[in-house]
Amino acid sequence: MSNPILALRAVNKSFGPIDVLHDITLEVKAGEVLCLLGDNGAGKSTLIKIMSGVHQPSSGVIEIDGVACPLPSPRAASEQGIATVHQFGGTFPLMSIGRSFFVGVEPTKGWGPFKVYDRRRANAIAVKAVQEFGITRIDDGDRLVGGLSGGERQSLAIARAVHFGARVLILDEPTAALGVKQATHVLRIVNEAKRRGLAVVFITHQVMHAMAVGDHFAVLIRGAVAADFKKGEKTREEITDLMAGGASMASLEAEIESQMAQA
Ligand SMILES: Nc1ncnc2c1ncn2[C@@H]1O[C@H](COP(=O)(O)OP(=O)(O)OP(=O)(O)O)[C@@H](O)[C@H]1O
Repeated sequence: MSNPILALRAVNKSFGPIDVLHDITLEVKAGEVLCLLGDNGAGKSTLIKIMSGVHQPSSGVIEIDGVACPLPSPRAASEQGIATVHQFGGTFPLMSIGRSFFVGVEPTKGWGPFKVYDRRRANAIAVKAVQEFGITRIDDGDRLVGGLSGGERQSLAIARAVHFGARVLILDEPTAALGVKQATHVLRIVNEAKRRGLAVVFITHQVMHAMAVGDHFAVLIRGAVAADFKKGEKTREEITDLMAGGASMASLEAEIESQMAQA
């Protein structure tokens, strides 16, 4: 078995008197998708921010490749190959696909003061990277990012992270705002990233999406890991119940149905 690329050991986080995360221990390996499930306010965003260097744990250890490795800034996380993709892809609507792919690291041509942004090269590399992820509809790097669908934007952001050497991909609710077809595209890309050996942390509150790609699941309730299990160990109903904090959603549904029948 491979060792985890990224691990959290007994991580706690408080903001002043407010304890948000309690004793979180989690790990994610190369070629594995860890799904982090939790309802609103469970602490998912705070956990992502710790893994991406935005927040520091109040106590506990972050390990990379088995070695304690504090992440004092987002830059430090990025240098360790940790890339975070947010819900809307974090791309720039008024930029072209090529430009947004290379923002900050634009390829240039020419020499010294005569260096100019190499649009053609940027476009070709960006389009190739996205197409290799199976999004063949993107074939023109001059198109504006704002004209892409939500799923395509996510795909572009993921392809970009992988192109620039990410080893750990943190996906923050990548399918939350998408329709079924678009979400399927994004889930395919998550599978492709996994096939390429990335460690993926997939944050969601959509159980079906998690079950489609997850190898390993952690359910967060009020800042603590309430359950930690592997693919196939729990049914969809069990996971939904866990996320609802143990209240049986199935019996709640039955109750609502009978009330509606009486009305
Ligand atoms: N900077 C902060 N100061 C104080 N409390 C905070 C801070 N950030 C988050 N919290 C609290 O921590 C708890 C968890 O918040 P967090 O945003 O991590 O949850 P979440 O699971 O991402 O929720 P959602 O799905 O709604 O985004 C909430 O009760 C929130 O109010």
